[in-house]
Amino acid sequence: MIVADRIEHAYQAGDQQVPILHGISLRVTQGEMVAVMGPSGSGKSTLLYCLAGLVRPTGGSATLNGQNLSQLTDTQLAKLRRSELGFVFQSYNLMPTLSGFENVALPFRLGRRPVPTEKIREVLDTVGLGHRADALPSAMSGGEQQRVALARVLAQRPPIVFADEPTGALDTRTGVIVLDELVNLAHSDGHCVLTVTHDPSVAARCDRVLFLFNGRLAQELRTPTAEQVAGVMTALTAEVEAAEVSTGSTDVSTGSTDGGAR
Ligand SMILES: Nc1ncnc2c1ncn2[C@@H]1O[C@H](COP(=O)(O)OP(=O)(O)OP(=O)(O)O)[C@@H](O)[C@H]1O
Repeated sequence: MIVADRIEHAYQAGDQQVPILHGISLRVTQGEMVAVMGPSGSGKSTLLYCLAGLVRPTGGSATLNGQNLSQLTDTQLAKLRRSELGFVFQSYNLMPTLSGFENVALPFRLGRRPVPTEKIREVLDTVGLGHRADALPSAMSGGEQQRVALARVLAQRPPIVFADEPTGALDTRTGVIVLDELVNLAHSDGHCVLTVTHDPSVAARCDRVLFLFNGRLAQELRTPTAEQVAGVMTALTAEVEAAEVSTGSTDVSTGSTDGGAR
């Protein structure tokens, strides 16, 4: 459902191009929940934004449900985002003039589908926002806004969900419930979830974990335990620290437990 083919991305800083992603290829198939992990600054969010069509990569291509994003116009991309994708990003804007409830209802209205009022109230309760359903995003914390985005995904059940720290703003109990819902969604026919996380216990609920290091896929774990995930993260973080104190290159790749990420 998600195919990345040698994605490159560089940010423009003044008249300099700063390369961030270096030829990332991966594949997420339907029924999968996949985590992306890596040290801070390794390019996780940038990768997610490129794959989700929110940033146009400077090289390579992303294909979602058979549609090559580089061949879509901005209008076609917006339509794809609206109909087939879900986002759980803290910085992904909600409509400022609509309440929490209305933001969750919006994709249904835009798709000219009946608004499932009861279902929306139920998912707002699930994410602990039942009492804030009528508040505007401007009156909510960043975490509460992210919960509205979560509720929207759980109500709409889009085929492809991109999430960035989906449980980061939740208390432990709500986090477990929401994670159960996301895993359940990912494991349904015709769905998948790709999530960035720093939390080994979230990664351990995923089918695979892809580790980024300096903008490259460094390692992959299948059906990982939290301990295995924490072990790889500790090793990658140590590499970053070692590179910071040395004057040499920080471009170090580690091996893979099963032949590397695709
Ligand atoms: N708009 C931008 N312009 C210039 N550089 C950027 C921009 N966005 C991100 N970067 C840089 O790109 C690199 C990768 O950033 P990114 O947010 O993708 O990393 P990350 O792995 O998600 O980090 P974190 O775990 O800290 O959120 C960082 O060095 C960051 O400073």
